[in-house]
Amino acid sequence: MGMRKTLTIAGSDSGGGAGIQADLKTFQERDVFGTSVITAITAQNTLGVHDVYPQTVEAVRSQLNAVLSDIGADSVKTGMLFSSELIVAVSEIIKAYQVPNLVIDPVMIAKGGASLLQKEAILALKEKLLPIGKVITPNLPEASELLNGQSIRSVDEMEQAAKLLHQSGAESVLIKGGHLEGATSIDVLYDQGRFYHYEAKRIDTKHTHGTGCTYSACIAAELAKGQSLPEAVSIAKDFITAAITHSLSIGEGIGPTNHAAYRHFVSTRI
Ligand SMILES: Nc1ncnc2c1ncn2[C@@H]1O[C@H](COP(=O)(O)OP(=O)(O)OP(=O)(O)O)[C@@H](O)[C@H]1O
Ligand SMILES: Cc1ncc(CO)c(N)n1
Repeated sequence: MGMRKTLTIAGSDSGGGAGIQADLKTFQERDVFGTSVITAITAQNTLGVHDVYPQTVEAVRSQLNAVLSDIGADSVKTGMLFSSELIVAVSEIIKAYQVPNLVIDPVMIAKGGASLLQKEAILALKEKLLPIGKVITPNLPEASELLNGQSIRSVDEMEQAAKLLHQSGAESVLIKGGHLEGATSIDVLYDQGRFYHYEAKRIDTKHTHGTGCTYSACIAAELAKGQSLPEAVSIAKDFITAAITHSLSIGEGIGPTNHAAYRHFVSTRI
């Protein structure tokens, strides 16, 4: 069998640490063939987002059709989708091609505070994309936003929130605990009626630009290779923990994670 293929549908990060760039680097590290559909161009560095240039619906549709009509995909991840019109177009085409293993990273706000998803697009995300996804991977603020502002402050509340998001249409839900405090960083997966916890030592670093993108890209790559979802998340947790442990002091602000760390260093997962 040929090489497995993973498609990322996301925004470009000129700074190279997040978005399309993080995804393609991760796909390369995990031995899948990466393709990309660019939804928006961001002028961005480690200090923040300078500008956002969303692509037209036509440009996004055309890229999707070009990739899926010829190359196809064994999995797909979505990152920055920016507007409800782009979400609707992406959902329709993924459905039409019956692309399997959709990982939805509901990117909303960059670490510096810039908006990567228009407020009114959250409804389209919930109604159009969520029901066709294999898993959605919100961080804590994103999970709260998807649950109409409900606060999530503990692992127990992460479990409740994951179940609620499943009830609102997501097949499986992975809530990331990067934004909680404590000696460890715990993610909670709700899959097929069961909870799984993924725990790693909290690393004391400011260089965490692109953690969420890298994590969801790795999950998508592992699903493309045939791993079960709990196993794909386990590998991705090791991958992101190594990438944060060896993150890079590049630029003056929040530096990127090190996508090559997993193959160079032993993991520090608990
Ligand atoms: N300081 C840290 N030490 C260890 N693991 C971390 C740390 N910060 C985040 N993580 C882990 O990184 C992964 C991504 O989680 P995070 O909550 O940072 O995503 P995110 O906020 O969506 O990222 P992004 O800002 O790129 O969108 C999770 O597995 C989380 O537990
Ligand atoms: C393009 C892009 N996607 C996602 C994120 C979130 O980390 C970012 N900063 N930039």
